Amino acid sequence: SLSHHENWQRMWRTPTPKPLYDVIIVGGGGHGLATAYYLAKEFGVTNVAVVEKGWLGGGNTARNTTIVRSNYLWDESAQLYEHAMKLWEGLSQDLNYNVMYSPRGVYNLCHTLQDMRDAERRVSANRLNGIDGELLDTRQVETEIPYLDCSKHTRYPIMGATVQRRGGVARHDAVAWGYARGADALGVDLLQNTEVIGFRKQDGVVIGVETTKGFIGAKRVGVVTAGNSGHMAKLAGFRLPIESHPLQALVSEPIKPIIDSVIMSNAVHGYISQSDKGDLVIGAGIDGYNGYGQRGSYPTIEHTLQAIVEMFPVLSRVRMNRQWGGIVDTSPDACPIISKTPVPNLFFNCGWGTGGFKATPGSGHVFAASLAKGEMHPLAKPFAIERFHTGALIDEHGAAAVAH
Ligand SMILES: Cc1cc2nc3c(=O)[nH]c(=O)nc-3n(C[C@H](O)[C@H](O)[C@H](O)COP(=O)(O)OP(=O)(O)OC[C@H]3O[C@@H](n4cnc5c(N)ncnc54)[C@H](O)[C@@H]3O)c2cc1C
Ligand SMILES: CSCC(=O)[O-]
Repeated sequence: SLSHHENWQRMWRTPTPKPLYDVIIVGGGGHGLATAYYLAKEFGVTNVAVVEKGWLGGGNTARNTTIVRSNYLWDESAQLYEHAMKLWEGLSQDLNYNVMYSPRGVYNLCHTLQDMRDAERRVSANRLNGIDGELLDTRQVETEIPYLDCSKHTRYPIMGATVQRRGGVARHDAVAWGYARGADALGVDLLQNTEVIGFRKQDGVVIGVETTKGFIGAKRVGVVTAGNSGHMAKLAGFRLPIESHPLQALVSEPIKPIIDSVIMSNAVHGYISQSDKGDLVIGAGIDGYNGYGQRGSYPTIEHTLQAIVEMFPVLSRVRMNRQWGGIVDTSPDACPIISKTPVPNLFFNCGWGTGGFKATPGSGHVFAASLAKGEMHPLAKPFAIERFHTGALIDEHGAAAVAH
C-alpha cells in the first residue's frame, strides 16, 4: 500500500539558494558531494552549496562499473588513490550509510612477457608505497578464477596477473546518497536542477556563478563536473587539456554466482565483475570520438563482448540486459587535474577519465582541504594544470586498466 511510502523521511532538504556562500561546488556527483561533506565535517566550512544541473549522482557516478583499487604505478597517483582506499574502508561507518564496499580482489591479467615485466614493476612500486599487491603465475590465476580460459589455445594466452585483494567494488548510488545526506545534515545546501551557465568576475576574480535560477554569490568556487569540465573551463575563460569521450558499460541478465572478483585485461581489452544481484557488470575502453551523448557506438559493444567471451567462453550464451554510456573527461597522462586555475578563487577537480569513481572519497577530501585553505593539499599538488606546461606529467595509461 502507498501508506508506508508516505512516511519515508526525505534524505535531504530542497532549500532556496542563499545570496552568498563561502564555497560553491559546481557538480553534484560523487566527487562534488564528497567535497561538500568533508568541507563541512572535517574543515568546519558549512556555508556551502552544491549546484547540480540535473539530479544528485545522475552523471558518471550513476553510470560506472564501481571498481575500486589503488594499484597505480607512480608514487603521486598511488598515494592519492590509496588515500581514497583508506577512506573507503571506514566510509559506511563514517556516513552511517552502507556503501557496500566489497574487497573481493581486482586482477589485472598479463598476456605477454612485457605485461609480466610491467606487472612486476607495478607490484613492487605498490609495495614500496605500502599498498597491497601480488604477482601470480598462470596456475595461480587458474586456481583463483575457475571459469577464466587459461589454456594455451587462446589468442592472448594468460601468463599471470597482478591482484590487489583490498580492491573490489562499492555501490555507486549509495556513495552519492550517503555523502549527500551527510552534507545536508551538516548544513550544506544541495541545489538540484540548477545549471551553472557562467562565472561572474569582479576585477578578474570570481565572485559567484550565474545559474538557470539566477546569480549565486561565493567566496570560492570548486568545479567538479567530470565530462563537462572542458565546457566549464571555456565558460570561465581558459582551456583545459581534456577530451570528453563516451565510455560504455553493459549488464547481463542475472545468473548464478560465477565470478567473485574483478577481472581486467588491458590487451584483450575488457573487464568484468558480478553484482550481488547476479548481473555481470562489463566494460572496456572509450569510444574514440569526442562526445557528450552518454551513449556509445555498436562496434565498441561488439568489441567488448568479444573480449569477455575470449576470457570466459562459458559466458557466450548469456544475454545482455542493458547498455549505457557516460561522458569521461580524459587527460593526456590519464591523471586528474586538481588545481587552482588562471582565474583567482576558481578551482577545478576533473580529468578523472575512466577511473575516478574509485577516487571519490580521496578526491573529495583533498579538494575540500584545498578549498578550505585556498591552497592545494599536498596530495593534489602534483596534479596542477601547470604540469602540462612544465612537462612534469604522471603517465598512468598503463594502470588505467582499460587503456584509452
Ligand atoms: C561507463 C563508465 C564506467 C566507469 N567505471 C569506473 C570504474 O569501474 N571505476 C572507477 O574508478 N571509475 C569508473 N568510471 C569513471 C568514474 O565514473 C568517473 O571518473 C567519476 O564518477 C567522475 O566524478 P563524478 O562522480 O563527480 O562525476 P559525475 O557523477 O559525472 O558528476 C559531475 C556532475 O556535474 C554535473 N554538471 C555538469 N555540468 C554542470 C553545470 N554546468 N552546472 C551544474 N552541474 C553540472 C553533472 O550533471 C554531474 O552530476 C566509469 C565511468 C563510466 C562512464
Ligand atoms: C572503467 S575502468 C575501472 C578502473 O579504473 O579500475
